[in-house]
Amino acid sequence: MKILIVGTGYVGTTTGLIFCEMGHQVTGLDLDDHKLQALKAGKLYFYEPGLEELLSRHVAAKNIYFTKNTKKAVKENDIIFICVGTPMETDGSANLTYVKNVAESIGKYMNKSKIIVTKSTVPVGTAELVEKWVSGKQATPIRFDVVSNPEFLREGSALQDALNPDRIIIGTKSEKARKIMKELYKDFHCPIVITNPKASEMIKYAANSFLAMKISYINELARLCDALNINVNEVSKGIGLDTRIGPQFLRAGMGYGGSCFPKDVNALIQTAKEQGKPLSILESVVKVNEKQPIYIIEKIKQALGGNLINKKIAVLGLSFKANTDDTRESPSLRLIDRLLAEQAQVKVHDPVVKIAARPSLVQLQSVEETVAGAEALVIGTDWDEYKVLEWVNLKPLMAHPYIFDGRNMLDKRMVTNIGFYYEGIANH
Ligand SMILES: NC(=O)C1=CN([C@@H]2O[C@H](COP(=O)(O)OP(=O)(O)OC[C@H]3O[C@@H](n4cnc5c(N)ncnc54)[C@H](O)[C@@H]3O)[C@@H](O)[C@H]2O)C=CC1
Ligand SMILES: O=C(O)[C@H]1O[C@H](OP(=O)(O)OP(=O)(O)OC[C@H]2O[C@@H](n3ccc(=O)[nH]c3=O)[C@H](O)[C@@H]2O)[C@H](O)[C@@H](O)[C@@H]1O
Repeated sequence: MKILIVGTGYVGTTTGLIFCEMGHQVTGLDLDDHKLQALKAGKLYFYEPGLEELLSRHVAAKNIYFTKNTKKAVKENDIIFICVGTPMETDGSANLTYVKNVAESIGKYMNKSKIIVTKSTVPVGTAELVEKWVSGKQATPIRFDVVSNPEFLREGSALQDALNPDRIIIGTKSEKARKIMKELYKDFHCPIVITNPKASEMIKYAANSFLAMKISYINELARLCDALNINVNEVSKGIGLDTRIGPQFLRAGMGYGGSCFPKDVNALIQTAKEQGKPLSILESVVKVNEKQPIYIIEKIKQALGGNLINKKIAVLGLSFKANTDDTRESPSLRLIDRLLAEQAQVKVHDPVVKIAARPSLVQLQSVEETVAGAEALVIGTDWDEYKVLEWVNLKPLMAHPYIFDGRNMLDKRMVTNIGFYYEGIANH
């Protein structure tokens, strides 16, 4: 089957390569010359473990080719996956401009029957809008079928997640599209849920919001555990062993970030408001999340005598989590903004992310340079390499041996034995 992927970001590139692996011919369409130039050369323009090897192999074998020619790409392909961004509007709702542009282009250029699949995360009712946008641009009516097929991969483990999904959701009203989609996913060994487009769109938001809820729950509980001198990691372990609860997404930290949880939780809250059915649980999830970086700032202030004016703070890690260079809605960046607002002098390090210097903010190449002279060190991202640092050699470089572990990733006993003062998020 000839597959067109529209939007070659994290989702589009990964999806396209997965279909190459399944033996299909794939076209990747994007409008961004910089991204296309890299992808055509078999180079990934973002950091995602394992993906570049697959990309270079399939580019070399001509199983995938990249283009910005929308007209030709639409005409030549049978199944079109929409994988463009759906960023957050100021009111929290999802911006569908990119999806609409793609749908209208498909309508304008389609010359024969197509299956149009939305992989982007889109609000309930978007499949109906896509139908309207496509048919609104058709010069003569040509049959097409719309499918909602949300994606559940995580950045940092995109390939593994996309190759081994827990489930595949297919939402369509069309019998023909249902058959084609099932055929397309026939080599996947996971349950396939066939439903209508609205339920499919809701499943995606409900899943992300539920995971965000688990994180905010454990983070708020961690504050109580801190007050009661309880190790929240032990609580997570203890409750996570109950199969009804499960162990995942119960790591307390600086709150959830990334390009999806903050955006998707807010979009669902907005949908609920529009329907007059507010989701008060999710509203609390957002409030708890916003407070979490401030919680660690308060701990630093307390240790450093009440304020951060001209205090030298080192922050290790900038991405929203380990194994990605994505800094969208990164809790670490939120923490840094707050440190700067409180007039601290901040030095930062990250293994892959580069950020521009600002007054009172400088990025350094090595951890040693970053922590030199620091009065406190914050772990902002849980990169594995920070776990195995020679902490014993770092301590003498610092002005005060204070560690604030925003990710509860360090071995508390190990660093305190070296002589560090250590505070995590209820990591007692
Ligand atoms: N990043 C992730 O881990 C996941 C993202 N999603 C959802 O998937 C969607 C895409 O996310 P990302 O891949 O992160 O987005 P992204 O922002 O990395 O990539 C989107 C791409 O679409 C391109 N684009 C925009 N308009 C276009 C057009 N008219 N024609 C061709 N290309 C166009 C952009 O140039 C960009 O390269 C979003 O709705 C997101 O919520 C879902 C699951 C996981
Ligand atoms: O819709 C999406 O885009 C994707 O959003 C998330 O994936 P992702 O944002 O890549 O990252 P996660 O691993 O889910 O982490 C999100 C945030 O939560 C934080 N987190 C995660 C787990 C945890 O226990 N505690 C915690 O604070 C992470 O550090 C990170 O900031 C979902 O896990 C994916 O299933 C989904 O497809």
